[in-house]
Amino acid sequence: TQSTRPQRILDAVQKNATRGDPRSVVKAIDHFCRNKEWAMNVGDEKGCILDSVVSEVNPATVLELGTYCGYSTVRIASLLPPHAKLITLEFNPDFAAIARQVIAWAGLEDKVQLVEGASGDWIPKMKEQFGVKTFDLVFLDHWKNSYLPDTKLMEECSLLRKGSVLLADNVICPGAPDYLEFVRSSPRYKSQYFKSHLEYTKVEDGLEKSVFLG
Ligand SMILES: Oc1cc(-c2ccc(F)cc2)cc2cncnc12
Ligand SMILES: [Mg+2]
Repeated sequence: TQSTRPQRILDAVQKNATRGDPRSVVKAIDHFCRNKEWAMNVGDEKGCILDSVVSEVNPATVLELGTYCGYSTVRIASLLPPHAKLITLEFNPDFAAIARQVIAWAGLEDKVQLVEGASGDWIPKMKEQFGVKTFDLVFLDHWKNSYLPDTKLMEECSLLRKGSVLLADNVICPGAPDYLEFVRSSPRYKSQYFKSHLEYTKVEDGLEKSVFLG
């Protein structure tokens, strides 16, 4: 039977990465996607920027919107302090099934809660379902036209506190123009653009870091 690209990514992890070693999982996916098949992981160049923001924020609670195969989930979770929690939302059940196995291979299942479904449905349930008060860091990496409505929804659900950091992937390519305009012009956010490249390519892309001012 024909395998899917996420399945081939999982195979590459299970063949080339060491169980329980998150950095080897990240390296195996990057090697596969740079040399065999491009895939929409945040990648190593933007991944280093992600790592530096995670380390700076040192979050106790993280929300990731868009899991895909779990590449950024593993990058983030491997940098979290002992009792910190990462909740990652994935709409596509096939992606979620692969991501669970990638996260498990990295040995990070205790730090990660992968939830299947639509962000718009789950964001209002975060408090009651997962006992989350607010998120210290949110990584937006799902459908680009969901960035803005989901950000407004997180505000409405009081999931952001003074100092919460939003980090958005792909603000140039594929682009999230309405989101960029909003966070850059709103007095309630302090925004900063980190210029980089679309994963595994020379095409411009970047991450937008926006601190919620309360
Ligand atoms: O990082 C990403 C990149 C691309 C993408 C696809 C095709 C293309 F030509 C350029 C960029 C799509 C994404 C969807 N969700 C999350 N992240 C993504
Ligand atoms: Mg992305």
